[in-house]
Amino acid sequence: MAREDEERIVDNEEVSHPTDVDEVAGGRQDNELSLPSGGCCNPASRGHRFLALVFMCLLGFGSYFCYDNPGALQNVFKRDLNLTSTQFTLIYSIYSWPNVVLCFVGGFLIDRLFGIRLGTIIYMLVLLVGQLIFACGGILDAFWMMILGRFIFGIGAESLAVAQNSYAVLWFKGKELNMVFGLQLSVARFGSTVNFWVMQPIYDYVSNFYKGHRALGVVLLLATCTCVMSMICALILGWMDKRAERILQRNTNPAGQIPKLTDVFTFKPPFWLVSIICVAYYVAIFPFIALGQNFFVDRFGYTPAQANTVDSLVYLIAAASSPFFGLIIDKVGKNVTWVFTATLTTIGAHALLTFTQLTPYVGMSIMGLSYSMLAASLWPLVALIIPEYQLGTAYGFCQSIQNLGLAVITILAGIIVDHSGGEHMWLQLFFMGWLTIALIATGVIWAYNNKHRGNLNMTPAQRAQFVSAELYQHFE
Ligand SMILES: C[C@H](NC(=O)[C@@H](N)CCCCN)C(=O)O
Repeated sequence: MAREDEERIVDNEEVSHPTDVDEVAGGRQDNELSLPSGGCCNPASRGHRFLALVFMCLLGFGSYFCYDNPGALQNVFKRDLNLTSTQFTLIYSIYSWPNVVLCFVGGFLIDRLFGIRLGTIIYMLVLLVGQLIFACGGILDAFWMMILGRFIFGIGAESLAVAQNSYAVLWFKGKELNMVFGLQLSVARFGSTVNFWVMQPIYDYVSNFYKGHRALGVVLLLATCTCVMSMICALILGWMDKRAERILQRNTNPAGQIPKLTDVFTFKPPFWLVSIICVAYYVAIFPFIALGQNFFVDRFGYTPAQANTVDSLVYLIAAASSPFFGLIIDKVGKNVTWVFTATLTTIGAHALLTFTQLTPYVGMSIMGLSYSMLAASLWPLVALIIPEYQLGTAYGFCQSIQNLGLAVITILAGIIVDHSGGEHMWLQLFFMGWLTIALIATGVIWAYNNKHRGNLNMTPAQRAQFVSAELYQHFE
């Protein structure tokens, strides 16, 4: 490839790799560049980025698939391991509690010590080991071992999600970032949904050869294969990223700043508001779905199987619609408006389910669409607020307080149900209250962003102008 062509590829915003201010200002000028020819092998090409995206998305598949294994085999767990409901819920809460702190530390370690590549591989390994211990606990009928496995799995899974977000920003910031977040969520939620479809039939098949807790342990061991597949993706992606960094001479921290845990105190108000939305929105979705089976049985007279089908609709619709919302948001920008709309329509969905006799399929479909709209517009906002060298810390912090919210609210939700004599109205009002907090926080971001002429609710064209203006100031 001629030298001029090589330089054109690197200088062209359309085809070059990361395009934020630091990148352009930082590392690339005057460098000797040797880009390999051939579309897909060239890390600056769109084809190459989309190949990396396939591995980025599959990173989360194993984690989401295995996270919901107990939910898909709830009756089997209780019967084969002789568990009470409280012991069963411990399998889920032991996942969240350590992450109230560890996810933040995990994100920081990506910024400060491991880097994204090594961090991803380490967290993937922790997750894999956790799932293996969980499965062995099943085979040996050792509940304590299963809880230990789930604890380790949780540490790996949430920090892996931080690494996955950081990879997305590194490869797609200023390009198709919202679509990439949507696609990642889509594959992840497809993982949860496939888990609900296949785990029971696999258990029934394995029961021909093993019985009771052994059969359960073997099925969990088979589920571990999805984590092995994700591990292979982490290794391939790590290799691709190292190669891209070398060829593009990428530098995400040109000023050589050293991230510190205390950096979080210097983050601007919109980041705190995004964190509040992250808690207030997700506590009205995940715990609602976790406790959804009883809601649909009591309120709509469904059988448990029918209730499960309608309950899992949110994830199924999110799996299908997230990339489309991402694509649209990439085209029109205005992330804050999308977050506001998603929160408002989620309140509407809860209201339909609570106050009307309309089939719950309508409310749950609206909730699925709203959830995917929110995920595709909210998480990319963090990358617009926080510099790249602190992104692990920032995403880690958001997920830490999200885990705190989920751990506490799931318990509170259980208490509300117990004290309202099976009447779900109060719990629904509780969820709608949290969504109202998310709505107010979004309004405050909008006002703050307007006042400070920020880029959070701009169109892509306005954002490009905004970046050039900042770059101009940078060199002035
Ligand atoms: C995108 C968002 N991610 C999260 O909520 C993270 N805490 C990762 C969850 C991992 C699954 N156990 C989402 O899933 O909507």
